[in-house]
Amino acid sequence: MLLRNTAGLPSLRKRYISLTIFLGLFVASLVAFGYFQTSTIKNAVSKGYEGVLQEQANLEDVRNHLLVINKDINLFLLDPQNENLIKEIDSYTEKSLKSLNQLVNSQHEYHVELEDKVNPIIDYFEKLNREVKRLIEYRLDINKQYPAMAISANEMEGQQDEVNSGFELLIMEIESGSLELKSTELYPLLLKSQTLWSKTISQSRIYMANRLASFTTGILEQQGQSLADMFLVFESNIRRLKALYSKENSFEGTAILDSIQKVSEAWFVNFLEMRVISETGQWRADTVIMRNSVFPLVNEITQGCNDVEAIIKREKQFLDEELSRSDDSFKYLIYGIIALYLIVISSILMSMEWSIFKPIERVTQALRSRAFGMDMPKIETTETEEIARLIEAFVQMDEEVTHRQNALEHQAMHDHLTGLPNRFLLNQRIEYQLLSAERQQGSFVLFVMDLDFFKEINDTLGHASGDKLLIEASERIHKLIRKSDTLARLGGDEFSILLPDMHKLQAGELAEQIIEQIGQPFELNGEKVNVSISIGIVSYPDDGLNAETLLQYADMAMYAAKRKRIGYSRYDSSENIYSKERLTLVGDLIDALENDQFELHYQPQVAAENGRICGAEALLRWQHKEHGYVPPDKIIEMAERLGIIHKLSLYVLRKAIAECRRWHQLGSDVSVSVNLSVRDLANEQLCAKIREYLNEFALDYRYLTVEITESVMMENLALSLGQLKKLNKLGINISIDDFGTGFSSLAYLKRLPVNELKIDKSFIMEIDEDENDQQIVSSTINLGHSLGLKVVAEGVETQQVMDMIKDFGCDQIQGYFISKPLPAKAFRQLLKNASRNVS
Ligand SMILES: Nc1nc2c(ncn2[C@@H]2O[C@@H]3COP(=O)(O)O[C@H]4[C@@H](O)[C@H](n5cnc6c(=O)[nH]c(N)nc65)O[C@@H]4COP(=O)(O)O[C@H]3[C@H]2O)c(=O)[nH]1
Repeated sequence: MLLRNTAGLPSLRKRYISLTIFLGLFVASLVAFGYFQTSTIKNAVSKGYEGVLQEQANLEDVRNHLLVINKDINLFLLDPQNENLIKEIDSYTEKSLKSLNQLVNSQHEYHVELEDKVNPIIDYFEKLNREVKRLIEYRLDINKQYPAMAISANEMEGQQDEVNSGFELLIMEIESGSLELKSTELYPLLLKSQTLWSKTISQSRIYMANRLASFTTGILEQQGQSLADMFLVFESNIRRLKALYSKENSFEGTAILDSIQKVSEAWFVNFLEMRVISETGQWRADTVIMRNSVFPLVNEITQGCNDVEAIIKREKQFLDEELSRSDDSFKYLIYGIIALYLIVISSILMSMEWSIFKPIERVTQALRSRAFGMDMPKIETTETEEIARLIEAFVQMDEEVTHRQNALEHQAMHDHLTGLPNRFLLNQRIEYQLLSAERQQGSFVLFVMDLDFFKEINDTLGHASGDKLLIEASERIHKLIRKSDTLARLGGDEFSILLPDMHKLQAGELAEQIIEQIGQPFELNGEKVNVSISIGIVSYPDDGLNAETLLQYADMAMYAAKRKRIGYSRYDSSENIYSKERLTLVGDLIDALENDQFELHYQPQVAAENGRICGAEALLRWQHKEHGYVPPDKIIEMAERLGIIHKLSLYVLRKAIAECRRWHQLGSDVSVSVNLSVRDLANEQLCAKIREYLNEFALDYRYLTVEITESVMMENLALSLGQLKKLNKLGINISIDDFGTGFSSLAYLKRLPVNELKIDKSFIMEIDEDENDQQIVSSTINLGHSLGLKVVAEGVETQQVMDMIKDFGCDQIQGYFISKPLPAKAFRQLLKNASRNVS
């Protein structure tokens, strides 16, 4: 039994609800915290991203603007008159400065050290702006643009002219004859010097032209050097001329030469300066500005932009890292939650293992033991209230189920009315006996029994009386059997007894005892009722080797006993409708009917008052070529089963009517009785056919009597009644055959259209020895007469019986004492003899 301990046990459900709430809150707060943190960081990072993107855009603008400015400066150098370029440079410079100022003022959280890098760029841009303005100014002013040319134009041109004028004055003085030359060398030298000066000037112009034509500095240097050489020669010529003029009486010759020397030397200095400008890359001012200012500034700005870009990239990288850090944090938080969840789940599982699964496993094992029919082992539990309650419920259920199972098993195996084993249990016991008998080479006997006319008792006295009869009958039988025997109720009024270790031959004694005991009157509903029983007996192994066959054969034997009214009958394989012999009979029966192989024997009936033959019962005879005589009731049974009973009965009717007509032709006023099966009453053509035969053989209706067995008629009353009424209406006599074996009540008899009662021979044959039969027969005769019926006694075998029957007032007598059934010819002879005796 279960040991229960619920004191102070916490509820498992409450425990898990609390744990679930706690866990739920904890996990929810963790997730909320993680989500809040991550989203804050993500917001900031996304703002940072926006700022960084704006910075990138600004920087890109600056770069693009710088490219445009650079391009415009170059275009301007080629096309200085294009004012649009200047405007565009101004505009883009302004835009760049604006973008740069935006960069400086960028306020986002991740903005770092950008200011330090952007401010110099702004300075560079402002410087660049100034330099560009200067460039424009120089480019638009030719003198500033080309300084060498300015020297040439502004200084050297005048000096050249001055020198030329000097020479012209000196030559003119000589050629005008104002000066009488002492030296012959002077004038040619003067002319030569003038020419040399001209050449030098030309050379300087070629130099300038070459410079303008952008000749390489190598050529310029050669030309410059050549001009310098020429000027040295010129200088030496001037010095020689001065020496020569010092000896001449020239008015201004020496002074002019001094001037020429001085101006030419100044010219040469200018030339040298021009050379320096031309050959040292200072030829164009714009180039200088570009090289010295613009390009460096553009480079500085480009470099500055690169630096800024690097910072922005760093900012972006920082933001990426920040974002990834926040993602990582959230990821770790989720990992943490999962880990926590796993820990909690494992804890719950372990807890459930301890508090639920193990106790349930113990309960399961206990139930399994129970399922295998073992006792429920002790289940101790200290775990939880629910488990304790569960186990308690299981124990209760087990008790309930066991109780119900026992009841159901008993119900399933026993008959509820008598308490006897039922067919199912009987079958089990037969199976057991079969095994046991087979093992021990033993034998056993099986009875199948049926109370005769139980249905009628039930219908007449009511079901309560029927039940009482069944209970009492079963008790009477039970007292006669051994403890080892099994008395079972198969259903209705059918019983069976299994008799282990018994042979068929020994069983007769028990059957007789049962018949005798059941034959004792039963007290039902205040009335004494006589009941009989029919018993079929089979034995193992003689009659069958399995339960089904044995029961089936016992049943057949029982019906044979009932049919023959012999109380009990041992199974006879020749009566088995399914035996081989029986099957050949069935085939031959059909042939016999087709080929008119049946015969009718006629048993005379004599009038009790004078002993004259007044009728005869037609009885079917069939002599089988192999099996010999086949009893009529067996033929009828086979014909019924084969469905040819209608045909056979009409065959008998026609033959009997024809024979009766012959009797009449012989002068005997004798009627004929024909037995009809109950199934014939269902033949709709019966009346028409009888009428047809009677007409055919011109026999009056009153000479035909149809006999219908009482028990069969009673069992099928509804069916019988209509047909009997029709026959009766025709004027045909109707006789209740085997009267007394059925259970006709007076009330029924009144309703039936019958003319005759034929008392069954079982009451007649031993009437001289059995007072009971005497009483039955005498009261039946009285009853018949009181209903206006003719009463016939059959089975009269002796003189004593004959006398007794006559005394009781019976109308007609039939029996071996008068005559056995005779072939038609013999019967005719009997009739002839009888009429002869009378006459
Ligand atoms: N021990 C003894 N027996 C006597 C005596 N007097 C007559 N019997 C026998 O009792 C039976 C009387 O016929 P049942 O009661 O109608 O009983 C008949 C009847 O129910 C049935 N039967 C016979 N012929 C026909 C038939 O053509 N049609 C139908 N449906 N049934 C028939 O077969 C049953 C048996 O017929 P049977 O063997 O011919 O047996 C006949 C007859 O031979 C006697 O003094 N002592």
